[in-house]
Amino acid sequence: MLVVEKIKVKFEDKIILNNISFSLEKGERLVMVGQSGCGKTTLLKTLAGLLQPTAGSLYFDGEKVRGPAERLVPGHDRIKLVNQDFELDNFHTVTENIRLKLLAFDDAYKSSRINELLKLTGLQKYSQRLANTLSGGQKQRLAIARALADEPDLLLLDEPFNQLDFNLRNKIENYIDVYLKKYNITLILVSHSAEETMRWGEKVMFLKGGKVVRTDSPINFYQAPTDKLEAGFFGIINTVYHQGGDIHFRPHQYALTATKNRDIEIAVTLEKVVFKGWYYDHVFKVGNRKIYLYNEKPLPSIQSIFVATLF
Ligand SMILES: Nc1ncnc2c1ncn2[C@@H]1O[C@H](COP(=O)(O)OP(=O)(O)OP(=O)(O)O)[C@@H](O)[C@H]1O
Repeated sequence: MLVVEKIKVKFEDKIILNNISFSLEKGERLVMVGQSGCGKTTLLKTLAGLLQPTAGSLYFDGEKVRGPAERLVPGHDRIKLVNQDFELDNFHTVTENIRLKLLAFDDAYKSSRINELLKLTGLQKYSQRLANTLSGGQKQRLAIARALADEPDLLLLDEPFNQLDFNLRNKIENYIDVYLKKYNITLILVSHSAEETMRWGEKVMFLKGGKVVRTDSPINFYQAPTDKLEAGFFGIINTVYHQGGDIHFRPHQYALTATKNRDIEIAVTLEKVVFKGWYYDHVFKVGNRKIYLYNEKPLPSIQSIFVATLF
């Protein structure tokens, strides 16, 4: 349904995206991750037809997606991007901002859809406010409402929930989840959060320096990272020095007695214990480094742990 072939983007002779190729079936979900500046937003804008690739092609349902140099009005009718600038109609009210995306529908549908989206995003009481008077989080919610009103076939979300509090975020995420499934909408989401990536990513694409270095499931990334960068993205990683090299393990990957003969014993000194809800986070010193160990209850006084190396 979406086919990306050797996309290259250059800004002032600097290669930002280098030979990006992948494809997605209708209804699939992909999360793009990678360090700041690796090209995620540039790729989303290119996929939305808002940025002209220097080389390569994009096809959506068998048709070529034309970039801004090939279209009078940049963009694509069935591909919608919620980016970090929100791109609202600043001098229109919240309601008008949503209504402008519903022009093709009759008045009864428009009203009920506007009410549904205002309720979902908790913006009812701001419905008559001008968009440029909203807070950052309110603007983000309005941008999401507009993208959903547009009824896209491919939804592109650039860190869409990063300004929302836990409850609202949960509610909006659940709604989008059901909505996408109901209409079999394809999703590409850019995220900096491991939790969000695991929540949304059937497939996760890791970008480094404008290249795709790995596409895999979240569980494979978590359990079998190829390096510290990948490991660190998906959660805390402990690193300790052992017999001439570094070994890595996650905060729950330890035992108080050796469980396998390849387990490595590490001497630890407790620094502090932090209550984190359903678990306790223990900070230990190992040489001049700190490590973190999770346990449901505070750990008894220990001087050593046993670990197996993660990669
Ligand atoms: N219009 C532009 N002109 C020149 N360089 C640009 C332009 N837009 C982006 N860049 C550069 O391209 C690189 C990739 O930027 P991009 O915004 O795609 O990264 P990102 O992975 O989304 O980063 P972040 O996670 O910080 O949002 C960066 O080095 C950025 O400075």
